[in-house]
Amino acid sequence: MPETADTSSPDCLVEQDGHKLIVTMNRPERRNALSSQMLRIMEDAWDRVNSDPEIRVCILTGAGGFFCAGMDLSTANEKPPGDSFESGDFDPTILKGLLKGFRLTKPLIAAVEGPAIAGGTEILQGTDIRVAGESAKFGVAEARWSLYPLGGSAVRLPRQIPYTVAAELLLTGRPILAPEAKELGLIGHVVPDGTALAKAHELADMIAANGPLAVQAILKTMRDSEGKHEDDCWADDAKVGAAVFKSDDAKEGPRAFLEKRPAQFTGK
Ligand SMILES: C[C@H](/C=C/C(=O)SCCNC(=O)CCNC(=O)[C@H](O)C(C)(C)COP(=O)(O)OP(=O)(O)OC[C@H]1O[C@@H](n2cnc3c(N)ncnc32)[C@H](O)[C@@H]1OP(=O)(O)O)[C@H]1CC[C@H]2[C@@H]3CCC4=CC(=O)CC[C@]4(C)[C@H]3CC[C@]12C
Repeated sequence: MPETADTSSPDCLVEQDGHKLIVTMNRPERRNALSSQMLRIMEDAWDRVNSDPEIRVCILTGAGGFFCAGMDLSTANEKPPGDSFESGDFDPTILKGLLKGFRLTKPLIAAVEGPAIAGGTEILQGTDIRVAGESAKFGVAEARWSLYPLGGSAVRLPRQIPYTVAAELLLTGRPILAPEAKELGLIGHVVPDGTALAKAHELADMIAANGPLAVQAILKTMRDSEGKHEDDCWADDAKVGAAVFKSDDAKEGPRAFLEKRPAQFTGK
């Protein structure tokens, strides 16, 4: 993948704002098409989210009014990814940046403007809460170019939206606009163009103000119980819940309510 030569403008920007980490895909001239530099920076950002207790929530967005146009097709034309599979050079750890085979332990909110095509819609499926401007465009276009959605969509999309619609989107590569994506439940909010990031911050602030142990425990149970029978989930649910109830924060929450003041959670 070509890297941006100007190191003062990396392919992905990472900034912390209080308890929030904001990750911005940053190749607007290529509609934020993925580069290996971008994917490696994202990988580091995900590790930072999971390991830094100060970070309670993360936002993924794109620069310039675009989310992500997927794999860089100009690079793929010059150096077909298939060659690296054949030569054995393929390094599957690159897929961690796309949140494939790796999940954050803190909530991740997608703020989408413009195109989120192929790899763009693939990474979206690794996020928890999704906000989009009304003209945002989604799609899993890989089959149109005789490529495979290696970002995980053949597995994830049928689990996240109705089977027949997932099959249609994956097999036709047909793009959909934000209102249809909301109707399908692929995204949760459609907002006026240009305001997706502001809405994502609003939701992130609400999450960051909550008890971090409770938030992370809820997310853990949501993830761990995916696809399991309910009866096989209650033992872990009880264990994870008990750990939250035993925390100092679980005493601070009710106390703050009674004292009519905002809670001061410490994550302990
Ligand atoms: C499998 C995983 C994902 C695959 C894919 O994503 S396939 C890519 C599919 N993408 C598309 O189909 C989108 C194409 N673009 C469009 O449809 C439109 O451009 C748009 C709707 C996005 C925007 O339309 P617009 O009218 O606003 O703007 P335009 O005028 O069209 O565009 C403006 C400007 O931007 C350029 N542009 C747009 N999109 C792209 C693009 N995708 N690539 C390059 N350039 C783009 C356009 O040309 C214009 O430029 P201009 O100069 O002005 O003409 C893969 C995801 C990651 C892969 C791994 C990556 C790392 C690896 C490296 C290896 O060596 C081995 C393999 C691998 C691990 C690799 C494996 C596969 C992935 C996991």
